[in-house]
Amino acid sequence: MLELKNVCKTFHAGTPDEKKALIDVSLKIEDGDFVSIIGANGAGKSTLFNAICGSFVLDSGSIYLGGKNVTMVPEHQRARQIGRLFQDPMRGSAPDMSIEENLALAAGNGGWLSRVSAADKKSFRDRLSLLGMGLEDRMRQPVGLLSGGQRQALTLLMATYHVPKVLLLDEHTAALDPGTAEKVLALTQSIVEENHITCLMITHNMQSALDLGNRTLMMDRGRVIYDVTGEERASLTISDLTDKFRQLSGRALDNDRMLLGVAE
Ligand SMILES: Nc1ncnc2c1ncn2[C@@H]1O[C@H](COP(=O)(O)OP(=O)(O)OP(=O)(O)O)[C@@H](O)[C@H]1O
Repeated sequence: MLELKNVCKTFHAGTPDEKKALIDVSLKIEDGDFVSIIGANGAGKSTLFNAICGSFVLDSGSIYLGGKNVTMVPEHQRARQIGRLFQDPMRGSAPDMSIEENLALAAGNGGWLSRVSAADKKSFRDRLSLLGMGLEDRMRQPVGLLSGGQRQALTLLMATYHVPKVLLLDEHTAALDPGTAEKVLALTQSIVEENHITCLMITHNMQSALDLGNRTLMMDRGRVIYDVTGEERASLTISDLTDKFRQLSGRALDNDRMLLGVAE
């Protein structure tokens, strides 16, 4: 479904600020894979997502989506096939538009309710009720009135309204309180599994990284240093992950939020 071949990206090349953000990254993500991604601060995790979305031109390497080489396809065209959620719940939906207008945007009706069929409206209501947040009874309210968790759940629904070729979750629960984060993660898991969505999720929560999905990648200094699936992954603990990091990178893990998560 998604393949990266020898992808390299250096920011500010040839200057004192030079930063090699992705170094020869090759990855093959199968259809229906749910991959969690962890790593040190500045490891290149968000840059990996930006590369997949086409936010910049690669220095070298290529990216295939659904078997098609999209390396030179501009970001706005790739966006139709890629769903993305960010840490900030305020991104991804339009605050001044109502819940149903936002869903009309996601459905491809340009946000125009006059273009939304009765069947689509019923589908909006049905999908909202699956979130278990009562949003199906607030469809005419502006999205700006929703809480962070409600807004992130709505954004998840919008990003998956038409099943994307790949769903990219960039620490999408990190700004939520622990209870809400758990709820949004559970929703994520059910939506991804029910729709058989190919998904990559960056998280600083090592337990979530192990609990969700079928594969975990660990990144450090622009490289994927550990890629684990199957029985080996099933038997891993958080402490195994921090040990692995030390062993493979030659230093201690420096992701403050990941370490805080361990201490909690
Ligand atoms: N547009 C950019 N211009 C210059 N440098 C950048 C740019 N984007 C990322 N970088 C640098 O590339 C490196 C990787 O950044 P990235 O945001 O991908 O890390 P990350 O793994 O997501 O980190 P974190 O967990 O801290 O969010 C960092 O050193 C960052 O400062």
